[in-house]
Amino acid sequence: MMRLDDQNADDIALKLAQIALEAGRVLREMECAVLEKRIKDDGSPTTAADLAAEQLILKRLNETWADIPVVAEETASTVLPDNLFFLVDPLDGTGDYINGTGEYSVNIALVRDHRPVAAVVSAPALGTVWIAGRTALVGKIPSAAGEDIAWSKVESRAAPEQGLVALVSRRHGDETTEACLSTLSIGTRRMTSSALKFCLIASGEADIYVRCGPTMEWDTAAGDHILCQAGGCVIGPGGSNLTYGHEDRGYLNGPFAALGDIALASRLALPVACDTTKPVAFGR
Ligand SMILES: Nc1ncnc2c1ncn2[C@@H]1O[C@H](COP(=O)(O)O)[C@@H](OP(=O)(O)O)[C@H]1O
Ligand SMILES: [Mg+2]
Repeated sequence: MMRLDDQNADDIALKLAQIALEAGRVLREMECAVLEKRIKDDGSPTTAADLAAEQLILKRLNETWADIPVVAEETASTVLPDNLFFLVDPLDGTGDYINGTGEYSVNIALVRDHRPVAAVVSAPALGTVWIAGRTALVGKIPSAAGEDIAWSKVESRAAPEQGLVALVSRRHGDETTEACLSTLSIGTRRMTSSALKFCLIASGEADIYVRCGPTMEWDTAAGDHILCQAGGCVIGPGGSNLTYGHEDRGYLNGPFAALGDIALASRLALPVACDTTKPVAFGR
């Protein structure tokens, strides 16, 4: 069993990357298969690929950390979180996986005292993986299993005075998010699916991602940690950090903003609750 403390958060993140890359290879192999999708209660799809990737991640996490509960998207109702637990989205952006845009990710976060402490977000089809323990790093996914990754540090950028780059979901928009964005000097809007949005901000390629519509804790925990360790932040209403492990509210997040530059926080006014009005349709 690998030791779990703040001193080795970077080693934990490296181990999580190995697991996410293996799950990513399963997803890539299943990409071309004709997958039957099932629509879940929240309206989002799930497939055999989600389940296969999740089974593999659960097995690998159990081999290294048998005592730590894992709350994973497809089996969340069967496990209770603890003071220390893993949050897993085996396939974030299932709609994009099915539609072949390649904008999907494998997200794994280790959460301690309601906050992530080590994480991976891997984008198998785009060939890029981000991790963070204490330091946020990015690497190219090797073509063969077991090859070394040349990691480099990522840092978010200072927000430009004008022309912020905003990332918006390709599939889930809402009126409140649009109203929030309209108060800022957005120069470019870029549609991106999954937790990649956090990672692109962490890498300094974009400035802001506001989400006032519903998301789940496994959609955000890993990206939240990577962005925070890269110098940015993810805040909820009132400017507080998001917290994780809320089984009592079905792991639903509230509204949040992911920012590359913490200074942007004072320019934002997030609503206290998620917008569940009819989705704004763009890029569907
Ligand atoms: N009504 C809803 N309730 C809860 N989560 C929702 C939701 N609609 C979308 N989501 C979440 O938004 C994620 C996709 O985000 P994005 O639109 O940024 O790509 C989905 O991830 P999955 O694809 O893992 O199910 C899903 O968890
Ligand atoms: Mg997801």
